[in-house]
Amino acid sequence: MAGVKAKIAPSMLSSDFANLASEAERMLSSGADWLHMDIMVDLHFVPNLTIGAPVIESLRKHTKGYLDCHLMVTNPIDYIDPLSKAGASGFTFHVEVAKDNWQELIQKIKSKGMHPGVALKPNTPVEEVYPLVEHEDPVELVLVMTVEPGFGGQKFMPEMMEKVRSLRNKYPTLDIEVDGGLGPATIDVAASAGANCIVAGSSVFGAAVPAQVISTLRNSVEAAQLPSS
Ligand SMILES: O=C(CO)[C@H](O)[C@H](O)COP(=O)(O)O
Ligand SMILES: [Fe+2]
Repeated sequence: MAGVKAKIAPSMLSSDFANLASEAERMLSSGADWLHMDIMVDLHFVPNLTIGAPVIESLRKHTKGYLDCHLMVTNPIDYIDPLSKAGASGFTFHVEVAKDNWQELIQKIKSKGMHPGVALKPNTPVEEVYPLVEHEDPVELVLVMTVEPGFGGQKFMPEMMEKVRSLRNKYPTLDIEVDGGLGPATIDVAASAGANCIVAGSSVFGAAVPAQVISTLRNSVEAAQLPSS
């Protein structure tokens, strides 16, 4: 497998929202590459409310970290301007709500200086994202949901690894992110399938020493990329 950089992204969904700035700093100083921000704001795509552009804007004043935004909303186009102004780094929308306008979404996200990604829910076939990766103006990341979107702390779905393997076989240098139920007990199957961007909420924030979990996740991704002899 080609060497694609490991990026460990603690999901701030599991952080203490009342202390978001210090929680972000705690994760970065524990070795996190990215901060995964779950944007659930319309009570339509998922039945939960988390954070939106005003909170991203506040957090941006306290951190230079890469804010990897996962948009769990029905109309992602409405959030491109507000999130870019707020200081988002990555903007990952769901393919299920972008069937008619993904080209426009990618183009607008890039024009605002953000990195476009596409996410897919567990019941969505992986083939649906191929056109977005192969287009002349492509997404830079594919996020494979390994739980139903909406809440942290759910059980990892190993059957999603077939999607990760298919993506890695087709796209050796693509950033492939897995999200939901990742931790020391599940990382090896995800890493050996080819995932290199690892979102982990409850396993990192629930640990006595988050740096140890982050390091375990990174080591697994890097070990999976070593040539087998
Ligand atoms: O997108 C998400 C939920 O929709 C979260 O990023 C995800 O669930 C992370 O939490 P955990 O690691 O606890 O499963
Ligand atoms: Fe997420």
